[in-house]
Amino acid sequence: MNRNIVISTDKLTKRFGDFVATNEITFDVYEGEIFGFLGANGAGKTTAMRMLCGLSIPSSGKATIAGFDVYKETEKIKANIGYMSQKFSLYEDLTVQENIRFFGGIYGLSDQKIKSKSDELIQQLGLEKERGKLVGSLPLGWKQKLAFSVAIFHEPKIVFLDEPTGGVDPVTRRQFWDLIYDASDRGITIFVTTHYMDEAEYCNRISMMVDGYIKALDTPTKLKQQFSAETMDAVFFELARGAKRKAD
Ligand SMILES: Nc1ncnc2c1ncn2[C@@H]1O[C@H](COP(=O)(O)OP(=O)(O)OP(=O)(O)O)[C@@H](O)[C@H]1O
Repeated sequence: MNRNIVISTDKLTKRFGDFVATNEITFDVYEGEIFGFLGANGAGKTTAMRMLCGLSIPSSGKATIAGFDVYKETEKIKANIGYMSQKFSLYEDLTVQENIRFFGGIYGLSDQKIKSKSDELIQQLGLEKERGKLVGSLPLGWKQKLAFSVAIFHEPKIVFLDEPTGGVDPVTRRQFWDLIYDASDRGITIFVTTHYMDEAEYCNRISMMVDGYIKALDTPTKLKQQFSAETMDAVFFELARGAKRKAD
């Protein structure tokens, strides 16, 4: 694997008043790596991800994203990343084509580039017949694939995925992951949160957060060895069962 570091954090911390949501987290992520960011509800994943995307200023610690500083260069960070979440991704009342054009414009691509790339994308996803349909009318698994493709339309260095495949079955999730592997092969780094342990198995490395701390970080195989567990489910249970925080 390529060892260029694209995300680097050093004791990165976020406090809300006296409450420490993310506590001195330190890790590096490499170019093209698929990095799983796991943790129970309330562990601090979204808080950490918001800092890494330049959306929230840390309370202390350091971090660089694609070489840019999370305190001073948030606009440059935003230009070099893609983001997709289960909660917000595409506009349901725009067509497939309109969504692609809209997000291509936001990411600063020229009309010419948007046109050529959107034809390619629609063909790649097999959405030729759906091109003029409202996104709201598509099955959830298709929406997710389209949302992911739109998030990397501008070929960012890193794409952040916040529970991207919520609500779909393992087969559909596997198809979604084929797109993730393609993007990783092209050198795009994938930073993904998930509650599905089959997806955890697909990651190159995984970090496990508990109550604001990173409690473990390694490949799925090594984590299973470390915790004498057969499955990532069992590793997760072992780590998360002592968690004090609950979901909001
Ligand atoms: N703006 C805020 N003000 C105060 N507390 C906050 C704020 N945002 C998050 N928190 C708290 O920080 C903790 C971590 O929340 P966060 O959303 O980062 O967790 P998470 O790991 O993403 O959980 P989930 O899987 O449920 O999304 C929670 O206890 C939450 O209540």
